[in-house]
Amino acid sequence: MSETNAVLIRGARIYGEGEPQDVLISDGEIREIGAGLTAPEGADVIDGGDQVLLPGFVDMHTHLREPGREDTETIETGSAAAALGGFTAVFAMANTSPVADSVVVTDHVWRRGQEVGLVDVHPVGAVTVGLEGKQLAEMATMAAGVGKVRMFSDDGHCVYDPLIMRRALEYSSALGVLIAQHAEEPRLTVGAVAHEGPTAARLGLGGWPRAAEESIVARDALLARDAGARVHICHASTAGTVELLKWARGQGISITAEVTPHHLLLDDSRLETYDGVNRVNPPLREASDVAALRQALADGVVDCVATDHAPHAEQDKCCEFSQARPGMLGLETSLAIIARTMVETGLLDWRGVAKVMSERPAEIVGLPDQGRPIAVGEPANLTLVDPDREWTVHGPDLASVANNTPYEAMTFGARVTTTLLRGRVTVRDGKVQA
Ligand SMILES: NC(=O)N[C@@H](CC(=O)O)C(=O)O
Ligand SMILES: [Zn+2]
Ligand SMILES: [Zn+2]
Repeated sequence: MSETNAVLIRGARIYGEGEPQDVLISDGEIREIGAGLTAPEGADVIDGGDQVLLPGFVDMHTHLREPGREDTETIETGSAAAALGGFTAVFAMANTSPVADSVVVTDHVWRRGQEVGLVDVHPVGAVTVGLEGKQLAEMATMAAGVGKVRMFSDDGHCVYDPLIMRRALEYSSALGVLIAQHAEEPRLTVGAVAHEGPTAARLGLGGWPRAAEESIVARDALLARDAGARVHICHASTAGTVELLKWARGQGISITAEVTPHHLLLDDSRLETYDGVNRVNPPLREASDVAALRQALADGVVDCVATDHAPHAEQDKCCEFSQARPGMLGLETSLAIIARTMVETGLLDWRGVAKVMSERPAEIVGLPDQGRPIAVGEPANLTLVDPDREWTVHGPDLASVANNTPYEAMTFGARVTTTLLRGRVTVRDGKVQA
């Protein structure tokens, strides 16, 4: 075994617990953990600086815009943003142009991600042809491709027709894949650009009621029950969705859900400025929803964090609020937001962060080499987090092509410094390693 690819992380606190340890890595795996390990000849030594060592993060929900909108993000720039955010695997949603409803597109996304080599970019396949909700896409063909699609979603659109959704769930359980639903009853969101409530009413913005989300969550829980299938809820945003998830679990229904960092930090009071950067689907809700979502993530009712990283061009964001495209950047800022909303509040410790940002998402989508314990013999997909690093977000400094971060000029207290993908250092001291 050659020692030249060895990496020694010196002095990191594993899961933020106990005394600092050294972690020796070679050939993609963790070889040894202990205090005062000797670095093999030629090893790359990383100063752990008493930082928190976590399993590499897994994002079930990103938009990388390739193919079709490379003016806002590419697989290369999105991979850099992901690695800087501490991710070792991301799932790229199917609402590209052309839509990822065929194996040609899904295999391209996988291959391009492997070529870039900073993070595993797993393609999400569309549930229906063209995301139109009418006809099931060829899920089996996409699942059998080199990109091995294991999650399907029409995200951006809801699979609104209950009969199509029912068939998709039946088909998915036969294939052993996951359907992820963008829960939005479209008849209830015509003209909707903001959360339906006092703020939208005062600002004169079309309201998106909570029931538009919750009615689909309830419906899909029942459809999953009858199909004996699993269903995953994208970007849960309301206190009512939390209650429905509890109810469905109590019935033994296989339902999982994610929450975005922005729905854990921001609420609709942000809309006062009419700045299009705050427009997102589902919309920023009320403070009471934010509190319920934080508690649900802490309790495991909501399973995991997913960024819903959604780059958009300046001309599509810096315009009248109701004309702005929905979506916000999320990959590079997610750990900082989770530290602020969940760790600094005492709702989760770092082991809990490992669970919601790495272990649970890897389990839900079925990635055998991600979200693994930090232990000898395990794949070296790792993230080093400095829990006391102040930094201020500035859009142009982010790796994404687009700049639509809602956190512009905000200061946070934690930051990812180093990321390793199968033992290869992809980010070091906050910089992408070519
Ligand atoms: N979240 C958003 O507001 N936008 C997403 C689509 C989606 O996640 O629904 C996008 O593709 O821009
Ligand atoms: Zn969505
Ligand atoms: Zn999305």
